[in-house]
Amino acid sequence: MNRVGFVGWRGMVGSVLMDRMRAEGDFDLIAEPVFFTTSQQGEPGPDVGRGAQPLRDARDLDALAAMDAIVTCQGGDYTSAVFEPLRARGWRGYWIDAASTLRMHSDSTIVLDPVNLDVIEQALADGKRDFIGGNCTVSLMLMAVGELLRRDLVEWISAMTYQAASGAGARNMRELLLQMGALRDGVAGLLADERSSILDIDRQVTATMRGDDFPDQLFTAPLAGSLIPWIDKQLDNGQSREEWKGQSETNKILGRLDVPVPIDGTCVRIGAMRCHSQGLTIKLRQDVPLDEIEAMIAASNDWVRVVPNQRERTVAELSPAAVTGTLSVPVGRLRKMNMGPTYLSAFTVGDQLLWGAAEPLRRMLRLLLGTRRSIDVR
Ligand SMILES: NC(=O)C1=CN([C@@H]2O[C@H](COP(=O)(O)OP(=O)(O)OC[C@H]3O[C@@H](n4cnc5c(N)ncnc54)[C@H](OP(=O)(O)O)[C@@H]3O)[C@@H](O)[C@H]2O)C=CC1
Ligand SMILES: N[C@@H](CC(=O)OP(=O)(O)O)C(=O)O
Repeated sequence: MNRVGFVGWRGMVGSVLMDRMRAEGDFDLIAEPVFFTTSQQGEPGPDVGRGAQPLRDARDLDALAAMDAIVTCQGGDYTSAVFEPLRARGWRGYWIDAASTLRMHSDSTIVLDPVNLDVIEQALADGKRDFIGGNCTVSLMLMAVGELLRRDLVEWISAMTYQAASGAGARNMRELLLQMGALRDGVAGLLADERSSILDIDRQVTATMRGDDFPDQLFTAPLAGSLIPWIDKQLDNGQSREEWKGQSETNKILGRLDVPVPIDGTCVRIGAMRCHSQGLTIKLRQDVPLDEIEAMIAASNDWVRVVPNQRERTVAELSPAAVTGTLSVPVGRLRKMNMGPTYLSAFTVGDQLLWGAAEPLRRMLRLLLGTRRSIDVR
């Protein structure tokens, strides 16, 4: 018998998780899936093959404590409000969470099983019960080049990111499209006239972007036709919090916080919908031949795909437009740099709602359901 509670299942990350769980038949393995809400108690929940049940209150600790595992995509505020009180009353179930709140806690494990199944299995053997999804940019980088880190071939990495609007939330994705529409609408007449001056068009686009009624309430700056080189909070050392996660989460995922590999760079929001891209400069410890590097990466998991460093293949296969909505993590532009044979350049793209958020959680739950370790913890 196992009861799994789902919180945040109708949000953006949660919906992607539900789709993937349905596609993989995961609900067939759960004796009793229970759906919670913070706002719609009593309304019918989703039908995952056993009829819709009324939604339960996600703040009802008694109801939560009856679960063997809880999967939450509800966000950090919810985790902060509920997790400690639930544990404080002795609940010993598995907590699987998309939010960043608990990632760096000593008791928690950041899950990305194609890269750190050994770390996850050790944590399970040690009786750990808090399994947290990693930051999307970090998880996608590790799906692409984690094997080089696992083999201890890397001295440091500089990651310059190009992050999609979805990372800021569903409403921000809508705002990006509103911005795109406003820019286009502002020059509709000029665009229709093939003889109009491109500089007149550009002047009008700039005026629209800088206008008081440009829809940038959420991003607080134009994103369409522009970019924003800051993601998440400001830290005292000059990094953004998103940049800080690069080194801290990567090394925790790999289980090497004692001798961390330095990782840093600038995280930038761009006008893509849901794929994060990153340009990586990887300083290798030794001169590993490029064909060996490509072979190691290609064999490291079932989703990474090495794109040959050729113009046509790169343009066709290594972009948010090509990757969005898929589990594929292409990595290309692999070449040694002018700085020397230990400097490797790479570019990678991944869907930040799939491998960046929902998929590692789904697979962690599946791991628990698949093992006969007995998920029944009450
Ligand atoms: N966005 C991302 O890229 C990533 C997000 N995360 C984590 O996941 C958390 C959730 O993110 P995200 O999925 O973007 O959050 P959403 O804002 O899409 O959803 C969060 C909750 O909002 C409530 N809600 C209110 N109105 C609606 C509506 N109209 N449609 C759907 N849900 C609604 C739902 O809770 P209820 O049913 O209780 O009302 C829902 O579970 C984040 O806080 C973050 O911690 C992690 C990695 C990436
Ligand atoms: N910060 C990420 C999205 C996210 O939710 O990250 P985290 O799970 O680390 O808070 C972005 O903006 O692209």
